[in-house]
Amino acid sequence: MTKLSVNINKIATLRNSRGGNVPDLIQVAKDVQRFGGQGITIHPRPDERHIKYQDALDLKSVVHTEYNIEGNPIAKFVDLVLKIKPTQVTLVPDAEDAITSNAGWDTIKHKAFLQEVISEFKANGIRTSIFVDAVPAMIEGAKQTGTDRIELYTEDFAKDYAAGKGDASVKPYRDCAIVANAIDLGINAGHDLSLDNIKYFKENIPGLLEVSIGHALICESIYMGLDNVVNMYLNKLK
Ligand SMILES: CC(=O)[C@@H](O)[C@H](O)COP(=O)(O)O
Ligand SMILES: NCC(=O)COP(=O)(O)O
Repeated sequence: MTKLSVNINKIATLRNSRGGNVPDLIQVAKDVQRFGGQGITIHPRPDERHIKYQDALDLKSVVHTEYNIEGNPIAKFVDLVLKIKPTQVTLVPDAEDAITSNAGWDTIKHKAFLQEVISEFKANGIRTSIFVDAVPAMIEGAKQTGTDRIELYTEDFAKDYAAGKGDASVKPYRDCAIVANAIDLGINAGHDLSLDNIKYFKENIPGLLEVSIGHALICESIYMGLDNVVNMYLNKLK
């Protein structure tokens, strides 16, 4: 089974655009779970342009499914995650000024650093995942860091699938999933997944445990409603 974790960054972006509390991020997190969402993902960035550090703390008591916090493990982020102790932390090597995540870890170059932060999170009972490109050497490198899972960075898949490339769009990801399964690394995936591409991705990735989806899911909900859209994803992930 593949779990759906809904990334609510975009709800915070909309709220922040007016400075008040509409839409109410906490209520949306409650509603996503009531509608069947199996997790909540947030990706607080150092400039707090969408999720604020206080949001991350406030969500702790309302997320009764899986709470996944993503981000670059700078000191401020590590402190926040250790304070909250979510279900999972996903480490993403994004620059402070990145518009959105745009690369996976070089798990070979940053092995020692990743080993250090991952061991601290795991010692605190937090499952770890690291964001990686679909490159087999990076999956093997991830195993050496001690992480529980990887998150496959799916932007290239989404672009290639939309361009009609069919099997070529998913093949690098399937190859990496086969490697990950063989070395007992759990597999998550995310970035630019949508109602258009999720079923094809899921069907082609053996052992896909979880997807985190935000941008497309919130955009689709403008037309079709959040409850409806969450359930459309759940059907496609069965
Ligand atoms: C790691 C990943 O792909 C997502 O967390 C994405 O980075 C969402 O972040 P933004 O909402 O800031 O684009
Ligand atoms: N980890 C990926 C994520 O949380 C959502 O990415 P996107 O759907 O907003 O591209």
